[in-house]
Amino acid sequence: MNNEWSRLKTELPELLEQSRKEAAHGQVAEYIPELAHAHAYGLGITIADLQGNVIHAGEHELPFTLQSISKVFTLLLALMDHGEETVFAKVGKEPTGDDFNSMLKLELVEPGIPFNPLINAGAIAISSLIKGRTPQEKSGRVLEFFHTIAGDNSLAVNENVYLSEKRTAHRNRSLAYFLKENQVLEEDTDVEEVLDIYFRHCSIEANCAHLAAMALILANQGVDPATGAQLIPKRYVQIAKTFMISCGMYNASGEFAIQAGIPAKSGVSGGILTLVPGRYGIGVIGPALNSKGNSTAGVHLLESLSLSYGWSMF
Ligand SMILES: NC(=O)CC[C@H](N)C(=O)O
Repeated sequence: MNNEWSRLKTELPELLEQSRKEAAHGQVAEYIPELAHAHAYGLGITIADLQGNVIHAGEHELPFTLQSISKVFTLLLALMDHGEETVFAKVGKEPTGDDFNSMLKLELVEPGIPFNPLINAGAIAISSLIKGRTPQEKSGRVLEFFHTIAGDNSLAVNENVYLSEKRTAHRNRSLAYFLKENQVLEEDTDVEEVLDIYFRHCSIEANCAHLAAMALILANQGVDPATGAQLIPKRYVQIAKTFMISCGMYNASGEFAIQAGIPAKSGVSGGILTLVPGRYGIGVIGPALNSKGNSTAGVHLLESLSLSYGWSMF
């Protein structure tokens, strides 16, 4: 066991308790009614290394839905289904500087494709690219991909969150219809079907250990460290990690890149999936969010870890 790992083991609980206080500056997301029940002061973390060691602290067993974290993996699946040319005809490669659910630039900037695959509009466009003969088969393929990447076939959609989101997603619906108007969604696309795929993958329930396992595959260039199997082509992992740095923490990605300097993706349930390239996969949950939609305590914890262990890539 190396020095850093044993130091982490000792220091993690204390660092976590210091960061937990930051939850007081945040609020649990309520715009998806079912998310409002989350435990605002909960904070948990799992760190996994390439040798199969795992460290946990706090409420790491809290279940939560992946929300925007899932977008990294639907992007990867769409890339594996179609290749770069088709995917990047539908979504751009640039951060927006706007909120994750903004419609602003879709109308303002030609050619009217979403700026990147990690904002809602971009992820909805990506949902339309998932292969399958029926909507069920498409959602089934997405779930199977999560089973493989997380190494757990019991991952499933939280039906209450899914229905809650489906009932209240007026803005996502308008984004999707706008995308059809702009021909990002093809002429014969059933918009509700595409949205259903999107709502379902956002509602997949997981915990910190799942995020850490998924992140570890990205940290290891797409290779499952346990089996040596190349689960995702290296080039696509590189693309996903670059988007995580530039757009993964919404319009606070620049700040997080300066403070922590590691690829990360957050979701409105308060989860953050992050990694130290070539070393660790990390999952964090802390449901209270700041105004940008990122976990206040989670961001604080990752920034302090990165600072004290020198994890920044920059
Ligand atoms: N930022 C997020 O996690 C957004 C995902 C959420 N399902 C939504 O569509 O609004």
